[in-house]
Amino acid sequence: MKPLSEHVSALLPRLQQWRRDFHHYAESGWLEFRTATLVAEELHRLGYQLKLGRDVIDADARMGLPDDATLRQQEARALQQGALPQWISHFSGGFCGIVATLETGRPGPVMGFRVDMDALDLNESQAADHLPQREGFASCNPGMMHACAHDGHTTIGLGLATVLMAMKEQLSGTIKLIFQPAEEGVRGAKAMVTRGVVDDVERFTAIHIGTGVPAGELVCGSDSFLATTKLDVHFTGVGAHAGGRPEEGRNALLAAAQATLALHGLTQHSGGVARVNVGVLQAGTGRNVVADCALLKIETRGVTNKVNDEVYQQALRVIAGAAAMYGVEQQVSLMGAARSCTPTQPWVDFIHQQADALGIFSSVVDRKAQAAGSEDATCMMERVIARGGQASYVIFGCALAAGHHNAKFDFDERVMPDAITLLATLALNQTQFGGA
Ligand SMILES: O=C(O)C[C@H](NC(=O)Cc1c[nH]c2ccccc12)C(=O)O
Repeated sequence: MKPLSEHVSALLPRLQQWRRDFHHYAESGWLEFRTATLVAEELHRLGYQLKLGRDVIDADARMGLPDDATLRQQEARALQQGALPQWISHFSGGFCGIVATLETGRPGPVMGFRVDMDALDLNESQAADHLPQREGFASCNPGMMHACAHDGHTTIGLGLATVLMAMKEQLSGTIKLIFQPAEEGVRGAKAMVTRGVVDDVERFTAIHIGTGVPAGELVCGSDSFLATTKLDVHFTGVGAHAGGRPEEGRNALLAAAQATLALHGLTQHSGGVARVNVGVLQAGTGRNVVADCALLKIETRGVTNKVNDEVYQQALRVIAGAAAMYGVEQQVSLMGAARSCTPTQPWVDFIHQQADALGIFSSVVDRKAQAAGSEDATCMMERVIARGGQASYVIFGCALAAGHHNAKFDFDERVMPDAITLLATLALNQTQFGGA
């Protein structure tokens, strides 16, 4: 019988091909049409039972969905870029989720692994010293870039699927591989949870590459998630001749600008870390027109759900106040939300022990105090834990060319085989898990 390490070594060239292909054709949240069809084809070819699209995504629980025109346009774009027509109908309209199941036929628990597939709304650097540019796999989609390593996560999911299928005689129980859309903006997980995707999962593991953790280090139970709320605000004013009748206008641009500055001042909280970011401000239509429209894309975050909720409520007051100052209307839309969550210690202990035994990581720790992000995998974790299951969030440290969400982000691809090795080991050795 071939050992795991040989299965993983044999995969190396394909891991790089997959990762660079997904990177080149980066697709933002809910628009992962090409990526999802290729993932579905590969999982189907491997022999997994597939549940796709509406069977794993609750239409009404989707948050921050792009408008219909964008969905249609991006689906056409994906087909031009090699999305597989035989799979696209499942994902059409913003349903790019996949759950692949392997029933081993032997008794044992249901293990769930979650990876995400979406890119960020960001233009990739065109600088010659940016490796994806130099090696010809930088994003060809304007405004979409894999700057948070989800191209790597999707690849790890496919690599894991490949080795687990090859070693299925040594597995017991059920393996569920979850490929999630729209993690950025914390929009996608809830729709999968509402559809029941993790309801039968007893041991759940979500992953991330990088996040500032050094190469070779493994964080077995990351718990530094900020609770977060994402909102869009549309200000509607009244246009007017900027020279002749400015007093007849109601300036939406000034309301948005005023709100932006005040929002960034809301980060004082005795409960701990609080954050506000206005990531997008669009306003106005012409130089000599009092701006009658403005859009803000905003997020609040907090170290606890309570801190985030309080910052969010304060943000709503600031927005209403700024609108009142200029006599404009404001409309707030909720675009995404995620809570903080703590992994279950027995599962963290098991991951720690398995990682130590593997000996491929230079350092293995339970958790790490670090600059935190948010994650909607917490929504899946929460559900699994509420139903009595085990859940954790594992971070694979690796060298980065630049920070996450930066136009020059890139990660050292050598992290991918190590991640697959650990996750496959958790599945292969799950009978050693002592339980809670
Ligand atoms: O809120 C979001 O949109 C999700 C997004 N998620 C991540 O970036 C993943 C992530 C989780 N923890 C960390 C820590 C550092 C970088 C990235 C992360 C974020 O925090 O902006």
